[in-house]
Amino acid sequence: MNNVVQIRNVSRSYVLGGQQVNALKNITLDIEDGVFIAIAGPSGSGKSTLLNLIGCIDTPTSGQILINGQDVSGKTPDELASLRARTIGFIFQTFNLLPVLSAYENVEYPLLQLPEIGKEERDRRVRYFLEIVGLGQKMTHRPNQLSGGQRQRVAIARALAVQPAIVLADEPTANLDRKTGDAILELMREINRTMKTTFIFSTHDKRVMSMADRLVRIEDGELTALGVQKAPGEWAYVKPPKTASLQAAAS
Ligand SMILES: Nc1ncnc2c1ncn2[C@@H]1O[C@H](COP(=O)(O)OP(=O)(O)OP(=O)(O)O)[C@@H](O)[C@H]1O
Repeated sequence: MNNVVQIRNVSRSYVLGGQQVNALKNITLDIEDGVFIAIAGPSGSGKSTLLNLIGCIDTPTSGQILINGQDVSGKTPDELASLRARTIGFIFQTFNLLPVLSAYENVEYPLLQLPEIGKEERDRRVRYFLEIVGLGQKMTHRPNQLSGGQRQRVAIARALAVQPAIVLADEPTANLDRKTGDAILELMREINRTMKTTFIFSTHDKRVMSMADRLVRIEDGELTALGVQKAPGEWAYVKPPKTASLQAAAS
């Protein structure tokens, strides 16, 4: 399997009020194409920072990140925006839909940024992905006319519409009740299996972690464990070596 994400000795620090916060400390990690991987850790451990770096929303203080084999460190902001628009879909815990747009228009929105996709193909994709998430009958509804679970389904359709290699989801079920959250995770998992899209999601919920086939544990900005779920409930863990690879745990 190819590694869709390669992270090499990545650190990210912030300076806030004259104090340096080391949010990520020398992280090395490969993520294989097609996995359903959870980034787990307590609040403030660095999960969102790591997702933002993989999503090219933020850049490392030091180290190197490759997305689909492309080194993102030397890229201009325009090049990064282009890579992001075509390669990465985002799902947020607060859904982040545009309130004045319908479900259809929200899913269409990222496609309007891609001039190579014509009107017909755009329409086909919007309808196709809204059907996949079970909202074929709600295309004209605005976010405030939808339930939380339905809003997150729109966000999933929007993330998938560009047919990205990677979907990044920052605590995608945090604002949903348990039953709805489970249904959203099942849906993401099903899409991961059928479309082979890599899903990378953060969580601090044990039940959400149990749905993953790979687990990266972060504590205080450091990788502390890498896990592979070999059979339901059966995890194999490795302590991350300096050049960690999930393939080591998988083999
Ligand atoms: N823009 C910023 N400026 C200063 N410090 C920041 C910034 N963003 C994050 N941090 C700090 O970096 C550390 C990691 O934050 P991060 O948001 O990645 O954690 P997290 O694991 O996602 O937490 P949570 O589960 O609460 O969302 C924290 O100590 C946080 O305060």
